Amino acid sequence: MNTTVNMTLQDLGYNNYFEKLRIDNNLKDFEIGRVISEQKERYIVKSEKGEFEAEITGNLRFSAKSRKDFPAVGDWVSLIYHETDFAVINSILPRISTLSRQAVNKFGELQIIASNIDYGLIVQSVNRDFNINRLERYLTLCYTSRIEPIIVITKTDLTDEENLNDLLNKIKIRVKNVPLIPVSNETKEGIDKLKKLLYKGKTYCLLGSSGVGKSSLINSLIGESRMKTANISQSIDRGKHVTTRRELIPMINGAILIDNPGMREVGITDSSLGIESTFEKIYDLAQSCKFSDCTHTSEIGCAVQLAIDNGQIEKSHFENFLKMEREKEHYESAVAEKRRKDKDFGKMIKHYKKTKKSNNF
Ligand SMILES: Nc1nc2c(ncn2[C@@H]2O[C@H](COP(=O)(O)OP(=O)(O)OP(=O)(O)O)[C@@H](O)[C@H]2O)c(=O)[nH]1
Ligand SMILES: [Zn+2]
Repeated sequence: MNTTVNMTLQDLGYNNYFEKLRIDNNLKDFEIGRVISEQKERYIVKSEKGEFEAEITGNLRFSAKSRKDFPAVGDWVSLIYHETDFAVINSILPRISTLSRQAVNKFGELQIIASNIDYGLIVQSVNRDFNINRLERYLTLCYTSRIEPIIVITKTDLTDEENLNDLLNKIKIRVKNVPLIPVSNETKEGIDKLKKLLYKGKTYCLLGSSGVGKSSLINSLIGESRMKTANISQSIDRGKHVTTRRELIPMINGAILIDNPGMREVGITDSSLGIESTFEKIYDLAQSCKFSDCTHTSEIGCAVQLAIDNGQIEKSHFENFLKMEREKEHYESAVAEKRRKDKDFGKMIKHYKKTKKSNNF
């Protein structure tokens, strides 16, 4: 057990909502902790008593139907303490949001990368990485995951004011109702504005391609808690040292950041749903199309095409919408196919058992 950093559950993001879940799920007699890192089914859980290495109960493992039934970083779990530095995870509280991706080599099956995230900082830099289509993909991923997006544009020191305003306007035309914060990790310009969006007890994650400045941004945002983070003593894995890094990082204002390797690899190919929120304008317009099954490509009386023609929406916005819709359909049919196969397999097993019985093997 680690006593160097004493945090309350609230410091870790716990609130009345989760407390109610705990009571509703008959977990009053258990300790509660939050998973702060995961590596091959070994977890580090933090509770008011410190940090614990943890494993899941056999029961939890046997009842798990897929990857998503295993704990993920960010999960609130009920615990039984076994030794001073070891605990067993008894159950997972229902998640308020999940960031998932396609499980490796298992098309149609999801793997949860992190859970219970409130805000997603979508990071793009002013230079090479800047790409509005990609930005819309990350937005879609956030909406799908029930994570509230905040757009952060980094490296503003590498451009001039005119270019920056140009770029910000491009975003504003296509993206509505999402905070948009330009920052520089070099000059620290804009960082204070971003800090104002860090709320106590809320959990954040960073989304963005490699090299856009996510690590630098973390350094800009952990402030004084940086020392504390670095000082967390290594936990001891029943005799051997584990050097698992903590993936739940305290930031300034009492906000919490989840930054795990899996998240950094979240391909933007994974966003499948949530398109409605990102492309709300198109959905709204589509209500006025002459045909209810309008594909907005060549039909007469298409309100979407009309809006493109008169400049009300950008053609590139619409094209991105079509592309993401196609991906969504592709993904959904893969999931349906997997379900059908699983069902067939189930039937086969059932049939086999039945024949076995009737034949008295
Ligand atoms: N000029 C300038 N350079 C920056 C800024 N932010 C980050 N950089 C530089 O950009 C490079 C990449 O930054 P990182 O913070 O490592 O990027 P990252 O997104 O964490 O990258 P991954 O770890 O690969 O995901 C580094 O050389 C940083 O020094 C900025 O605001 N201005
Ligand atoms: Zn139409």
